[in-house]
Amino acid sequence: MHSDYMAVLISNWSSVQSLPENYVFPPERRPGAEEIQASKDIPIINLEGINGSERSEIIQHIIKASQDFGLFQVINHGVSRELTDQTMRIFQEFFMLPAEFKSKFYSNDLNSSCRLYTSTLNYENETIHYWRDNLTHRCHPLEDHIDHWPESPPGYRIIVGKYSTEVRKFLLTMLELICEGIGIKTGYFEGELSKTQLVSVNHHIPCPDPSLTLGMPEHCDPNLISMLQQADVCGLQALKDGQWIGIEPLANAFVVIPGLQLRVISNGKLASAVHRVVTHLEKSRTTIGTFLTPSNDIMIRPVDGVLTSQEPMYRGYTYNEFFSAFIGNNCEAERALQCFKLSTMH
Ligand SMILES: O=C(O)CCC(=O)C(=O)O
Ligand SMILES: [Fe+2]
Repeated sequence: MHSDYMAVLISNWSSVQSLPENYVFPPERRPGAEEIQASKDIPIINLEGINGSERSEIIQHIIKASQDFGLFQVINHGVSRELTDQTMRIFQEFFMLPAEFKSKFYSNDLNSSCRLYTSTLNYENETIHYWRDNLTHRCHPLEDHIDHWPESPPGYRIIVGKYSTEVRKFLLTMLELICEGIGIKTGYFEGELSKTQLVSVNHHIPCPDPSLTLGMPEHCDPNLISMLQQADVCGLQALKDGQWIGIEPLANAFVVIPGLQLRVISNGKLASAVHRVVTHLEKSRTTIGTFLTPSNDIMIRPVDGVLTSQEPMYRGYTYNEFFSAFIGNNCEAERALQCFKLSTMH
């Protein structure tokens, strides 16, 4: 029977009066009771005029936002409101399906084609858990993966398939604009560098005490690039100049986070925000993440176009090699990158 291990998923809990002890962080890791307001400073990129006379101004805005914040919001991104709303509804309904149905997908194996799990993939060994469930599966090429996806709620495969295709186009456009902005040749990120596409959906039920726990630890995304569609509940925070700032859940905006691979390929020109998720007292929160990552065996290194006046800061490595270092260093970006840093003194 699946009933035991399914009990660990918070989306299967019916009512929670107080925070279970194994979700309470030690005092120094708690987010605390102080409310962090959504920041008005987070750059909002409007892609509306991207094919007109404002193109180079918009591109400069993207590069500056990536340098200053390592994260930004994008409006007029080209994916219809109808499709983003439908997709959000499908995922919200997925987490509300009966435990028996969801149990088919429960897995802590990084290689499983479609995995539903809670907290982190390391649930068995961690002493304190994060307040989240997650559903992750591959999306590209669609025909290679769609048969492993859930068939419920009705329309899941059609809608998520359409969404994945549209979001992929959007992310490849962002990568093209970044190429243009930092002087990398067009099409550099096409093919193996952006081949793997994952959808990663986070779901948090209302939390009895958001001051004591986290929905996700502070981390950098190891990907090439990430995009998040938030519903209307706050929770995502980014570290800026040593302070946590809230990322407002704007209707119809995508949050874009340049991943650590973009930091390396741009030779440190682009930053990748440190971010975390806090929980909400009254509301459930669902966020749809889409990640593009390089294929496992492809070499990654600072690209020639950005090196004209600069020595490379990192040696070449395969994504596989990087990912192992990242996981092995507790997902701490600076420590993982240390393994690949070159001395710039000659
Ligand atoms: O749920 C969120 O808002 C953030 C998710 C995230 O950072 C991630 O999945 O890497
Ligand atoms: Fe993230």
